[in-house]
Formats: sequence, C-alpha cells, structure tokens
Amino acid sequence: MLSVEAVSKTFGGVQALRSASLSCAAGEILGLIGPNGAGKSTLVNAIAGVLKPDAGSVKLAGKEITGHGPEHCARAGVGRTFQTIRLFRDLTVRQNVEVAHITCRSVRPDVAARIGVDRLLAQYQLDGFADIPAGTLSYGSQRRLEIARALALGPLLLLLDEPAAGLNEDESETLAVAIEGIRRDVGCATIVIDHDLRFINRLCDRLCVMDQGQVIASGQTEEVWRDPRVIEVYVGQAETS
Ligand SMILES: Nc1ncnc2c1ncn2[C@@H]1O[C@H](COP(=O)(O)OP(=O)(O)OP(=O)(O)O)[C@@H](O)[C@H]1O
Repeated sequence: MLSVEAVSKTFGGVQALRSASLSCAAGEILGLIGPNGAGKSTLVNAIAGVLKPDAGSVKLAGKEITGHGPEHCARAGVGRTFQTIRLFRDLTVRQNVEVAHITCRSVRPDVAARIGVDRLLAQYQLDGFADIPAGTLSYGSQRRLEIARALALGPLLLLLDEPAAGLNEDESETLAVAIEGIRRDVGCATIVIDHDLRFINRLCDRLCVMDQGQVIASGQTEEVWRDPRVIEVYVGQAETS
C-alpha cells in the first residue's frame, strides 16, 4: 500500500533523512522506532506531504504523492495523528469525527458508507461523550478521538505519531486493542511511532528501526530485536541515559 524509496531530507546542516526506505502493506501494523532525533517524525512528515523530500519517492497504492502537500495527501488516503494532540477543541466530539467523515463521503463514498460516525464513536469508547466539546475530554479520550477522526477519513494509510505518549498501562492496552480493530475494520496500512517499546512489541507485526536518518533494520518484530545494530543502538542508549 505504501512504498517509500530512498527519501533524503536536509535541514540546514542537519541530514535528517539519509536515503530512507520502507513499505507497509494493507492490514499491516508497522512500528517505526529509533532514538530521539533518528528522523522518524521527518519521515512521517514526508509521507504525509508536510515536507518535500530533497530526493526519493513516496507512493500510496501505486500513485506518486511525493511532496504533494498535506491536503492532497489526505485526499489521496493518508490519515494521521500528531505527537501533540490537535483537535477542534470547541467542536463536539461527534462534530470532530463528522468533519472528517464528510470529506470521506465526497472522496470515497463506498468506504464512508462502511465506516459510520456512530460506530467509530462506540468503537473508541466515545459514545458517552459525543455531545461535549472535544477540549473537555480527558487526555486518553482525546488520543482515541484523534484516531477515530483520522479513521473517519477512510484512509488507505494511517500514521500514528506517539499515540501512547502520556497514557498509563491500562489506557495503552485499550488503545492497542482499538488500533488492532482498525486492521480488522478498515484494512488500511498502519504505521505507529512510539517510544513505549512494550506497546510497540505487543502491537506491531513488523518493525522498522531508524538511527541518524537511516533505516538500520526492518523485519518481523522478534527478528529485528536480535539484530546486532538494533541492540547496539538501544543498549548504547540505555548506557548513556
Ligand atoms: N524543521 C527542522 N529544522 C531543523 N532541524 C530539524 C527540523 N526537523 C527535524 N530536524 C532535525 O532532524 C533530525 C531528525 O529529527 P526528527 O524529529 O525527525 O527525529 P525523531 O526520530 O522524530 O525524534 P523524536 O523521537 O525526538 O521525536 C534531528 O536532528 C532534528 O533536530
């Protein structure tokens, strides 16, 4: 579904991405991990059209979307959440989801018919809060609302940037179950960035590990954790922290 090939990006003197490549199939949950500053957010921003890579290509369902801008990428089927929650705080919970669903109805009516607003609200345990302003929800509920809103777009690809940040163990588990439901219901490719490795290992089919702008390992979760380069990055990080 998603194919990223040899994407590079430099900010001033900093090479944030060095020929990074990855792929993610429909129905797959891919964990994108790596230490601070590895280039994960930059890669996600390149996929979501927020920034234009200096080189390389991003294709979604075989179509070139490289550097096409966030709006175009959203219409092409990229849904996302952000490291820092960005909801329409004064709109109700339902309205937040409806706004995205209306877009889906015009772009992908068949998918919109399958993904109902009420069903999304129920699936993400938001049905009891549907008519209150989104800004008044608890932190964990806001995180779930962000995902429900991204799903209401009927995405081909869902990018989740640190969805478990700030959640306790029970909330993380609830979230993991909800994200697994995405695979079942929407069948989109899902990429999850998170520093919570227990959450990542529990959830992801495959991992892609970045360090200093490069993809240093990718493959099945257990296999990747046996890779000496990955062990070096994580053990080295633990020793210095
Ligand atoms: N807009 C920018 N201007 C200048 N440098 C940037 C910019 N965005 C990212 N960088 C630099 O690019 C490198 C990669 O940053 P990026 O945020 O992609 O890493 P990350 O893996 O997402 O880190 P974290 O886990 O801390 O979020 C870092 O050295 C960062 O300082």
